[in-house]
Amino acid sequence: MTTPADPVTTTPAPGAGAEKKLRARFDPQPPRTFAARWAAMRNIPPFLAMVWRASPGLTLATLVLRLVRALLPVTALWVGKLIIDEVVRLAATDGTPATLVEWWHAGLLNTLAAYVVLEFVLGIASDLLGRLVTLTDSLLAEKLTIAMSTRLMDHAARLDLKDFEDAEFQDKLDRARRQSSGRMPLMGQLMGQLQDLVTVASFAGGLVVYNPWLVMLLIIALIPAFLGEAHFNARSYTLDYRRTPERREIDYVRQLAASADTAKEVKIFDLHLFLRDRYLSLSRSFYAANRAIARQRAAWGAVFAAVGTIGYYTAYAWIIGRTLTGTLSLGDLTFLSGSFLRLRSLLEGLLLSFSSTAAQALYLDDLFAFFKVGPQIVSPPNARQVPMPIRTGFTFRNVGFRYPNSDRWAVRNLDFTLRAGETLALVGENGAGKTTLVKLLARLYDPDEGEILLDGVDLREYDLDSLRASIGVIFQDFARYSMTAADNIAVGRIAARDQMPRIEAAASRALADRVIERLPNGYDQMIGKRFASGVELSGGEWQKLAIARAYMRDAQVLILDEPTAALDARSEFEVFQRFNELSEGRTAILISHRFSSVRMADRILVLADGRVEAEGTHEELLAQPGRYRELYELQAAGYR
Ligand SMILES: Nc1ncnc2c1ncn2[C@@H]1O[C@H](COP(=O)(O)OP(=O)(O)OP(=O)(O)O)[C@@H](O)[C@H]1O
Repeated sequence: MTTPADPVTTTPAPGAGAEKKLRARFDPQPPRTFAARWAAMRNIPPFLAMVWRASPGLTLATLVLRLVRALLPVTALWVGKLIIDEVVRLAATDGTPATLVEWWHAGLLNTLAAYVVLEFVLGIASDLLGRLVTLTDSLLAEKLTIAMSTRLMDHAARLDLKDFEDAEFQDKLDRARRQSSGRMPLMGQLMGQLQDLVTVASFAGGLVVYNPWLVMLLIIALIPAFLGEAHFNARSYTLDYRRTPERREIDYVRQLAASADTAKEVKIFDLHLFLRDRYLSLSRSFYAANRAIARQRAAWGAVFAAVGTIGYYTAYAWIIGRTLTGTLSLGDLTFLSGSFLRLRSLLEGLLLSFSSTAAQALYLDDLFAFFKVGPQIVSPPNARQVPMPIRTGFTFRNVGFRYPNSDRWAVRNLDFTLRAGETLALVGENGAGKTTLVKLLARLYDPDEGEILLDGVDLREYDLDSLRASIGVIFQDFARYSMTAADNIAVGRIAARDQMPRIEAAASRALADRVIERLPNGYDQMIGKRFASGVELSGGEWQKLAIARAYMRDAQVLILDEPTAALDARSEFEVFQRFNELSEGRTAILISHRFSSVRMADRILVLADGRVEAEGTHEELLAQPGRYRELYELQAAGYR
């Protein structure tokens, strides 16, 4: 079959709305209004629920410990007041003995001694509780990090490949990833706030008994500082949010400049200074923006702190006046001024930490927003299982697909059948759409136009897990896992990780056994240079391991998407010959630029500009003028 190879069109696809939807799912706008920023506090209850789920026991322990600890300061201060009043009373008593020993024997010191012992016990208890709180908090934080990270990994695994190729999604993922480990201070902060609130209530209760206005004065004096902090926190967040793409670029450039993967090219091309300059220019603009906010925050912070100090000294003057006029005792003076001082710093800390909590809650928005993004490629309800064996095969009917955020059709008007049991080779120049076709077949993407049928039924009606289990694909950009040789093969069917004979058989089919024989620790050898004792492989050796993954699977449909490019001519020939033998009776696709391999297939599709330009056997295609013959002759000429 031949179709005219007209240029790929740039007309908008009917699926263009999908892109808009995709953007809407990611909502790249930070919350703008003050109210919207505070609305982020709604994230606190689900966050606390996550803390609770991470470890109910530790959460309960830290809450109880903090509650007890919260009441200690006011108790200690009150006991201090009692001690002073008792000392003043004793000092003013007439006819007391001359020495302390006589005081003691006369029983005059009993009350005072009891107070002092109590104060001592309270001091020890506070210290002990403080340490216990630190311990439970740190254990809880670790449990929470583990719980959040696994949830993040689980969720990411459910999402579509399309999502991972979208820059905005990557920003969101980046922010979410940072949140999963970066929000630990929030937990301690929330618990601390709860504790401080109880302490504040206890101090305020004491003060209210003497004069309610004292507490009001304090609160009013602290409000400007609170609003100021809230404002600057929100500005920092907005800056951070808007700059996620740049921050990712900074991270990327920093990694490029100092990573094992790129070290070779950085040296050969002398990229160091280029990367360093790029890093510096990006981080300088960050620094300038952060400095502007930090300076304003410091200046306004000083003004607001002064307001708070004025409030404090006004109240202090009142207390001193009342003591001089005799309305308050010396013990009262100590208790009130102590309460006042503590209350001021507590309230100040609390209000500031409330505003920082609101800021952190904004960051949580990112985490929860990420969790809300759902996959679009899913199994339908009552999904069908893939037939065993597949009877007729896969039929592409007028299939068109564009990658997200791209105007170009990667494939369009794609019409062909992959018959059950045949080996089909795909050939075509770079960018012709070969890999895209395979991704559509494995439902890594759904077509924007047309449909793909499996045994006459739309692929979307099948159970996704059953479909993926039926297909074994090795892509040209297969992953290189820094794991053992055995695990690098076992990833093809991770459930069979413990079945060594199966791993060895897969290795031998892919010619990987010869690679593994030469490794110092054989199948247990750590591969890659990332970890100690790792051994690096050549490009072709890596490919043999990757191909073995396909044989681990025992899938009905086998697809090799050019993973042999780095193999030497003999290895590639052997690999494909084995592939041909092993795919006997199975449905298989192989993509290669080498005609010596391609010619082994039962049928060959020639792709150009995202559509099928010609199809036939090697001999049939050579017999007619066209791209296949042209490419074949170009390659053959190269060998003459
Ligand atoms: N993830 C992607 N996002 C956007 N566009 C893509 C993506 N992958 C491929 N494309 C585009 O889709 C078109 C088809 O690419 P595809 O990878 O299917 O080609 P191919 O025939 O496999 O090429 P090659 O021989 O170089 O492997 C190309 O124009 C490419 O630029």
